[in-house]
Amino acid sequence: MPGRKKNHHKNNNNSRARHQRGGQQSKDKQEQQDKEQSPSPTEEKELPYRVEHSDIYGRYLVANRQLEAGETLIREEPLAIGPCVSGDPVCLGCYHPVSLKADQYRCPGCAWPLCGSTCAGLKHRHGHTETECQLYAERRAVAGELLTERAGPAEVRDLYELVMIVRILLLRQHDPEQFALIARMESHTEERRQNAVLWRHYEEKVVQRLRVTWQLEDLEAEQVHEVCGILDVNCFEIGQNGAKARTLYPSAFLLAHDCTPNTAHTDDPSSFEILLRTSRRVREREALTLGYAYTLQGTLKRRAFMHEGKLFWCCCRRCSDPRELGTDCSALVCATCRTGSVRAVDPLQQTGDWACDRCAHKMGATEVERQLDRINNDLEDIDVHDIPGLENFLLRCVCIHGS
Ligand SMILES: C[S@@+](CC[C@H](N)C(=O)[O-])C[C@H]1O[C@@H](n2cnc3c(N)ncnc32)[C@H](O)[C@@H]1O
Repeated sequence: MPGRKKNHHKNNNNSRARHQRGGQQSKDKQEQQDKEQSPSPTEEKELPYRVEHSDIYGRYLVANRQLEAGETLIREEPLAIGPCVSGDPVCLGCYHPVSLKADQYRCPGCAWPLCGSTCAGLKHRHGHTETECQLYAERRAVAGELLTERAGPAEVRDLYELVMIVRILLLRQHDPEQFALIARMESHTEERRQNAVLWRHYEEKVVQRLRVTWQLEDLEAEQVHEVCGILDVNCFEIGQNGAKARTLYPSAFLLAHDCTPNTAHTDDPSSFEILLRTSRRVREREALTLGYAYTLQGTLKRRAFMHEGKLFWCCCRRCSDPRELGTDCSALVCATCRTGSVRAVDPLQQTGDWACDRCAHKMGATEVERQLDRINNDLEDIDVHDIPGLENFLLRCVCIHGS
């Protein structure tokens, strides 16, 4: 989901407190918008779900009736779409990779790289629009012209990060109704403001760049931060056949997270429509949930990912169970006795101890995290097509994770 694929529970005091602090302003905004945007009672009866509200999740969807596995819940086009935040350049029309070499086709108007003059996304609302092109054309020197072979991954990333933010801010001017649907989404701005590193990143790389370098002085800093928060909290990462994009959808954003979700989604590569279906039978009144994080990651990493990007500590049944509902996804082979398994004593204590079930060996969460990062870095260094390399990696992992 929302997030890289870049989001309920035994009570966790931190999470509950944060949602309540998350502020009266945020709650008022939600209540007001709930009234304006909610389907009428007749419409709601026809839908397989309805919107509810809780102090922990905010707004979320629940099943209106028992739903069978594979039932379609939502099919909708994006309200906004743009490139993912990455150092790899993509076509602004179709989000397929492009190069920054001199012979790469570029938009004659604004000099941003495109896949070609016949790209289906040219002048299309889900691609490179005329309005966007005009804005970039006026700022060729600070954007498109910097995207050359000399640009490092960080520079490329910083420029591509701006694209979707600018697209949403353009909607405010050119399609206020569409913008209003986005503006009702949760941004967690007040909590994000408390995170100095994150706030500085957006202040320097987005707000200042747009206002000073791009001379869009009329943009209010507060509104830009709000849009950045909305994107981080609500966007989906979609794409097929090499294309990768991030998207905001009008209803799908409402699903709450669970680490054993009861829905799954696919996306249409040409319309960027999302198709969200139940992945198992869902009881009437049960919350409809989506996995915001990688379900194959262990609890420590999944929870850290959601806290960082989505601003909540997941306390679902899987996160609360040291054995992750029987998957034992997080267990490590004990480095001391070599026969026992090391697991978090209380997985909802992010910095708590990990202990072996056979001997007295203990590890701190920081050490576990370092080990997991090393494994992840090793994996990322292997080419996805290098089958012997991947098999060797699996054999090395058996010594750490067990079979
Ligand atoms: C994509 S939004 C979902 C819609 C949101 N609840 C709203 O009212 O706009 C993600 C946010 O919902 C809340 N949320 C979703 N799943 C949650 C969970 N399992 N536990 C706590 N909060 C959750 C968090 O505030 C998170 O940042």
